[in-house]
Amino acid sequence: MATDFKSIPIIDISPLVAKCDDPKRVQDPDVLEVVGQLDQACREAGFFYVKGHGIPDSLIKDVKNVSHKFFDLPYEEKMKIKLSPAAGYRGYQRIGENITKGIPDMHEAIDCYREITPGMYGALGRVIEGVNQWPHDPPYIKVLMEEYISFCTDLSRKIVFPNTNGQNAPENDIGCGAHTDYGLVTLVNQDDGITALQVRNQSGEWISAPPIPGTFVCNIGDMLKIWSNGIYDSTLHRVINSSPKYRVCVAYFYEPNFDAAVEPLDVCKEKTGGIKKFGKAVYGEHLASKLETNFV
Ligand SMILES: O=C(O)CCC(=O)C(=O)O
Ligand SMILES: [Fe+2]
Repeated sequence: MATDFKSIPIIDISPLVAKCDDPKRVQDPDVLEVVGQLDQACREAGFFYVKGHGIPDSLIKDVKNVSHKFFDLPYEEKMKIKLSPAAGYRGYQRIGENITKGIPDMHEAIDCYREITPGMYGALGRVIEGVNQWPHDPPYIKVLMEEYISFCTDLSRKIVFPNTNGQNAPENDIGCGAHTDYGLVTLVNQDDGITALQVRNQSGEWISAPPIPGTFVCNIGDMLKIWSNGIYDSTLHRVINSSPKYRVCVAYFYEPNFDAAVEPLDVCKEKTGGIKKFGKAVYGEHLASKLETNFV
């Protein structure tokens, strides 16, 4: 459960990044210190900034620049890669197409997922089968984004892995309505100079998460809440951009496999009175139910 946090901690995760795959990491005091800080941040806020993450700064900037270039294109151009159920909900999501609690979100996006071939997950996976739709202009966007996704996947694994022991008012008119994220952890790469992301604390106050150069904002999602048996909560957040400037955020969502059955880990159940607070959730079902109800 989120506490009455007033700010979001910044955690230097460089020891973890360096030693995550070292079997002796569990005895390393620097790694243990980082894991302790991550644990505290997840318990108190469900949100934290990470620095020392090792993703090249140039790549972090390039993905935002290329996104600005795409969203600057005329509407007809962007609609050439229009998101649809037939395209596995991949592609360009126009302004107002995504609905949060009945209100259209005033944002646009390119949505992409791990590519899923027909039949890969049987009937469960049908909703998301397909390949990602990347624009032809700017031409290098696909390669750049795929490189970025690969870095983010590796970083997210490093953040999540040590904590799990390796087991597997219409406020929306200037942003995105209050929601929790669906998966395990989100890495938010937002434009510098505009504060728009807000996180709700236990008393209902909205705490800003301004961009801090060289960092990602990280937040935990619904599946980590289940895995941890509620020790960690997926904190409600929203986006309100009241600046006159167009804002880009490249959000990466680290999620369980589509067919993963997620349920509270025994170690977390023991720490919370021995009772499972959540039943089993098949991640693909959770995602599919969101996709099928999110869009107009
Ligand atoms: O724009 C942001 O800063 C965060 C967006 C977000 O919360 C999301 O895409 O889930
Ligand atoms: Fe979010």
